[in-house]
Amino acid sequence: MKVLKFGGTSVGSAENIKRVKEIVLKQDEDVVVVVSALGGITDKILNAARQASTGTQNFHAELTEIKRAHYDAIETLFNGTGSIKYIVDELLDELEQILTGITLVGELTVKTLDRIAGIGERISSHIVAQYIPGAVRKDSSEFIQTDSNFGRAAVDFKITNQNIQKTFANFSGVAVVPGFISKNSKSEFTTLGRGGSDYTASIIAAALDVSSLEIWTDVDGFMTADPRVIRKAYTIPKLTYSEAMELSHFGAKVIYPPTILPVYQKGIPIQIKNTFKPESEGTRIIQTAENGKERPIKGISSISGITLLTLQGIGMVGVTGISMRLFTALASVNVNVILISQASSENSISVAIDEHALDAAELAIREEFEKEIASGQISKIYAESELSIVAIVGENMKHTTGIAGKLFSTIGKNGVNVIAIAQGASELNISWVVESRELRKTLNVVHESFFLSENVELNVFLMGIGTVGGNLLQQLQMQQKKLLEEKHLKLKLTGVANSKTMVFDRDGIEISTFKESLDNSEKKSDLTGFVDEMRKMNIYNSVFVDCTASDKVADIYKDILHSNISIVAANKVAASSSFSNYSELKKLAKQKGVKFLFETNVGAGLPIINTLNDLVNSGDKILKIEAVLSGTLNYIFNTISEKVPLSETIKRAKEEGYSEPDPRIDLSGVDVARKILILARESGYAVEMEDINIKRFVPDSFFEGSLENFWEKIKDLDADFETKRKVLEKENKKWRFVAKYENGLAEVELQEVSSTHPFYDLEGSNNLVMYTTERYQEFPMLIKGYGAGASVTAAGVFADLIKVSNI
Ligand SMILES: NC(=O)C1=CN([C@@H]2O[C@H](COP(=O)(O)OP(=O)(O)OC[C@H]3O[C@@H](n4cnc5c(N)ncnc54)[C@H](OP(=O)(O)O)[C@@H]3O)[C@@H](O)[C@H]2O)C=CC1
Ligand SMILES: N[C@@H](CC=O)C(=O)O
Repeated sequence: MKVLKFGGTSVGSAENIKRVKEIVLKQDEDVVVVVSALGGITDKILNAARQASTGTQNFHAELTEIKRAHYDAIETLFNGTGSIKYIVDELLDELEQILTGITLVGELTVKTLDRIAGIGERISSHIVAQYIPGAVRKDSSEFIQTDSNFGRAAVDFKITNQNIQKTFANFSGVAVVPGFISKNSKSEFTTLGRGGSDYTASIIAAALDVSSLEIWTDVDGFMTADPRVIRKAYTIPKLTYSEAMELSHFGAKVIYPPTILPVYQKGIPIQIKNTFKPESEGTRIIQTAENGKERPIKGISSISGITLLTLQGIGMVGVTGISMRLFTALASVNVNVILISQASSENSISVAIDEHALDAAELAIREEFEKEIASGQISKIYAESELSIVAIVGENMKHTTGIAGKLFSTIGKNGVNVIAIAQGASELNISWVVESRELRKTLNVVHESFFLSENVELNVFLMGIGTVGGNLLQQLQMQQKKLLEEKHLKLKLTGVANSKTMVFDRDGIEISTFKESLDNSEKKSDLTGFVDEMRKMNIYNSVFVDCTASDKVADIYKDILHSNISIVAANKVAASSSFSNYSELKKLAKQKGVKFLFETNVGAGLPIINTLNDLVNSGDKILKIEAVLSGTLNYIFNTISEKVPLSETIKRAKEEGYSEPDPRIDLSGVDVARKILILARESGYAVEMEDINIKRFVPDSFFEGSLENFWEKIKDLDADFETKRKVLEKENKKWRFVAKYENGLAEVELQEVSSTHPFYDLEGSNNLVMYTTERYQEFPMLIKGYGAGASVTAAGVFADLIKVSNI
């Protein structure tokens, strides 16, 4: 024999009751079918009763709906014919009479409430019993006997078990039973608490020692997390009773927690099944974790609307009985303690309770500890609200070290503050309290790291889709599949903007069509809005990529880092801003456990900053840096000829993607000054931009006015440069724009180098850096290669992204 329980949604309409019939008739053994009231009916009955208790006739609106739901169902299922109509009428009349009675006395007792609360189950069980051919109805209120604790009565198992065994002795076929209802020894109606139909089923299953208890509901089973929050949550195929109990207690509303105990004691498996997807496997709840190789964590659940009440005072240290008095005080006002956290110093004790219970709880505690508060032994009683409890549950945690370490380091790295922690010695559950606004992120982070850990996900928010940003997206698109397959890194473009519009999608923006998405977007580009969107999405492992040249974008870095989002910058403005800002950004990133990377700020894709960091971190000291750091200028001086004048070389550098969006930044030496400044800083020297001696080779007047003016005016220099170039050529020399840092002095200037100079042969847009260090003195370290250009720079940004992902 089996017990099948169908919840309110499963019997919520005539259509659904037809499904129930199909499921029941497919069973190949005798079954007891326990049914809830039609979906929403119990709530309506309770509402109607509350309205009646105000002494008005307002309950009639609810009553009409209750009647309509039942009449609609029987009309469809029985074509409005048969004895069912009389039975339903009779029960609905009973309900109406009691509601009228409540109106007259203007009072609603828990006893009266229990008298009517189960009418929905009484009606639904009649409907289902009549609809399933051959089924008989058996009334659970006739065999489940309880005490008189109306609203949540305690079962007298001795009498109940005997009654059930007697009722079902020699029974075969299909019995339909109303859930939730029971009676006390005086034959007065009682109820088993909301969700009590599951409990009814479990009580019957245990009394009859059946082969299994099936709970048919509207979800596939226990999920690894709440699927409304975690889209990738999936059904857990197997749980132990203890795991199911913990998950239910911490918010997974799949099964009414008391249900587990009766069947657990008999070792009867519980199968959770979806009435609307009977083919789904569901969740099987059994005695022990059968396979030690299962994941240590089975599920994550959470409860919101939590207040943490803390009792604090040095007078509590070493004093026995404080906890006992605290919990007794809370119990005296029926406050349920959901989580307890106490420091071993005993200086404080915190309890998590439902936020609605705060006033009652605080009053009870203040009364209980009145003397200690007056004497100062207890210095503070305070409440923190708008909190949530999150719990990870799994029996195998106790066999696995490092779970708590991994858990809290993952949460911390993603910027979520843990307010209180509790772990029972059974190691079945680790629970912690966070602010409710951090709940979604917490669940995502934990789910990702414990359930989907085969893949690391990196959420990319890209600002700037020009030469560098556009190329980066092409590279991301090309590498996405390979990185996922080979490195288990899932790169997702979650936000993108140019100066006009922006687009966000937490599921990932399709890279091949990002331009269309931006063109069609109604979201105007706005820096504060961009940061807000990133924050609002509240997703873990996020990185902001700056491929603009904008100082305004650099100004939002602090906000971004404060939100625990890493930054990868091709933009050099922040790293070359004031030393205090540069240091603060680096410090902030460290504090927040995120990264602030800007390798491409110097030498594009060349490993110039990383190498410098490695040298310094391994104890070397940078004595001198000499370098050619401008791809644009090197290209210009390698391209200029009798046929290609200066103005044309600048134009070509821009077209080749070497120059800054505004090439005057290159021509003025500012770009190179920024780079040597960054290198000096990364070498450990506190240098400011003003400390750098920039010797311009183009007169200042050429940098005044608009960019259009510049393009016009620059031609005036062509003749002069050609004259100088001819002289240079004759002397077999070349122009190189050189940056140097030594002994606290930095300068950038145009030099004429002879053929013996290491910079002489530097081709195209190449860069060359020479580090003279304590270890590399006689023969400095050289790094050479393309120093500008879309693809190499984008590749450098990409490499920084990979570093952020820590794969
Ligand atoms: N080119 C190279 O070789 C190297 C470049 N870099 C750096 O890379 C950065 C990008 O250069 P590059 O790609 O050539 O520049 P582009 O001018 O080609 O692209 C700049 C992008 O930034 C966008 N943008 C500008 N301001 C804003 C804003 N306020 N909000 C949102 N988006 C904005 C622009 O949008 P819109 O198109 O709408 O104007 C554009 O998409 C620069 O900082 C440069 O120094 C670093 C190393 C090498
Ligand atoms: N404009 C820069 C680009 C790289 O930083 C250059 O020309 O070097």
